[in-house]
Amino acid sequence: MVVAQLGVAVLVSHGGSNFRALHEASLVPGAGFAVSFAVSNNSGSQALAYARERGIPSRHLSSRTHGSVDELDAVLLGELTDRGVGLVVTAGYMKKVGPRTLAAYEGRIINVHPSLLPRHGGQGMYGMAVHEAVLASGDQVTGPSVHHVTAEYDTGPVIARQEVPVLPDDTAESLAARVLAAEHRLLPEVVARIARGD
Ligand SMILES: Nc1nc2c(c(=O)[nH]1)N[C@@H](CN(C=O)c1ccc(C(=O)N[C@@H](CCC(=O)O)C(=O)O)cc1)CN2
Ligand SMILES: NCC(=O)N[C@@H]1O[C@H](COP(=O)([O-])[O-])[C@@H](O)[C@H]1O
Repeated sequence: MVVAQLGVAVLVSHGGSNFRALHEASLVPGAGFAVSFAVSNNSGSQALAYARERGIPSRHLSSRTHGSVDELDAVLLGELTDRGVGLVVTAGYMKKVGPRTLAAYEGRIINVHPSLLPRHGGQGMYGMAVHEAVLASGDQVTGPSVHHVTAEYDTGPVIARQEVPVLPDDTAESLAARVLAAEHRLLPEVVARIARGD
């Protein structure tokens, strides 16, 4: 019996290590999902290069390809629906997902954020800024969160979190590396659970 696989689209801006981790997890027999489409707002992103190398359909969609965020939103939604995407994952995607896509994929767009939401989220909270904020706050624990994507940055219901320690000699870079390694475990676990219907 052929079991339908969940088609997953990943939106990425830069390195794409979470995208790679998700793709690798999808190749495990019985994963239940396939990374079927990649979108980046950065034509030079390593994520798009990886997608091309692995034969994953991909597209550069940004303010350079489309004049308005509204048009970008409509084009992205068209691509997702034409490809039968069942779940959208933003992973290191630095732009806001627009209202059309949010409405059509309500409950089916998730994001990985590098802190224990609701702490250290929101506008401006991306990349190293998040880890710098954690260190500045004196938090003894941090870690990634996977949450539903809603209109405002990082305010959607949290699906899962993974705590990692903040060590006394941590720098933002050492903390980022520890959190990123936890993301590479957490995000594929959450997507596999969604694919199973858990
Ligand atoms: N509608 C939504 N879109 C996105 C969400 C979300 O929760 N709702 N999450 C982000 C990912 N993210 C944190 O996990 C995030 C990304 C970027 C920013 C941010 O402040 N961006 C800057 C622009 C940065 C740039 O252009 O490089 C900004 O908007 O001023 C905050 C949080 C993915 N999309
Ligand atoms: N608020 C958004 C944000 O900061 N996202 C973070 O960007 C990094 C992307 O790495 P990757 O491109 O190697 O997956 C990840 O740490 C992700 O949590």
